[in-house]
Formats: sequence, structure tokens, C-alpha cells
Amino acid sequence: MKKKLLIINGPGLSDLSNFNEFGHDNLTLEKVQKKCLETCDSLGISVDFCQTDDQAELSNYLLKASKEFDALIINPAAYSNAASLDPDLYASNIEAMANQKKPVIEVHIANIFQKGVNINSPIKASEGNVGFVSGFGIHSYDLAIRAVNKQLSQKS
Ligand SMILES: O=C1C[C@@](O)(C(=O)O)C[C@@H](O)[C@@H]1O
Repeated sequence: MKKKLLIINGPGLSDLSNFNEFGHDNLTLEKVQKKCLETCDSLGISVDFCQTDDQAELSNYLLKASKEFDALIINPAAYSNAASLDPDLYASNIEAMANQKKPVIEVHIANIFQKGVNINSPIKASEGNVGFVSGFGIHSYDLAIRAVNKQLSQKS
């Protein structure tokens, strides 16, 4: 049976035009989605790709991830530094995945540690299997999918 991957995109990511100034020209979420679907297809992974600006919806997706999916890739976007996000809610769902040894990768289009980028901090989880890819534009997602695929194939 095909492994199931959920890719969640957080608030603001429906419009990627502000990435032009970081050299990721003309990037759109549709292009990112297309690339992800192609990569998953070539690796034999089934994928759901979603975006939300709403915290409640995001936590529903996270709950779904740990119950119904084998792996999660998440771009938390503004939530990685927003004071409004409940960090326990976020961390507990991520850890629910990690506790089941399901790979989780946080991705960012931009390098969030780059000078001039607002201060962000990556997911903090106590379990292993949580990775991080940042700064490679559309390729951040591609790299994350390939890493997830490796981890999933080592498990089976
Ligand atoms: O919304 C975003 C996008 C982002 O997550 C990225 O993909 O590069 C980086 C964050 O700093 C920013 O708040």
C-alpha cells in the first residue's frame, strides 16, 4: 500500500509574491503544489497538500496527520514566530507523530536564519524523526519529500 504524506502550509502562504526579494522569483503555492505532487508521484507516495490561515484548522490538520498519515511536512510560516500560536498545541501534535516514529519535517522557503529575516525558531520536539529544511525555495519541499521517502522505506 502507498505511504500517505500530508503537507501543511500555514498562514499567509497562499501568496508567495513577497519571496521575490529573496531571489525566489515568481514562486506561487500552485507551483509548489505541482512540484510536490510530481515528486510524490515519482516516488510512489500518496500526498495531500493543504494551506490554511486559521489556527483551529491547522490543529485539525495536525490531528489528522498523526491519525491518518505516515508522514508530515509542515511549513508553519508565521506560526513559527507568532505569539498567537499555542506552542503546547503545536508541539503536542508534532510529538504525537514523532512518538509513532512517523517522520516530520519542518520546511521554509526562505532561510529563516538569514540576516534581515524576522526572528523565527524551528519546531522543538523531544523525539527523533523531526527534521528541518530551510532556504532552498521550492526545493525545500522537494528535499523534504525525498528525505521522508528514505525514512519511510527504511521503516518497512
Ligand atoms: O511566512 C513565512 C514564510 C516562511 O515560513 C518560509 O517558508 O520561508 C518563513 C517565515 O519566516 C515567514 O514568517
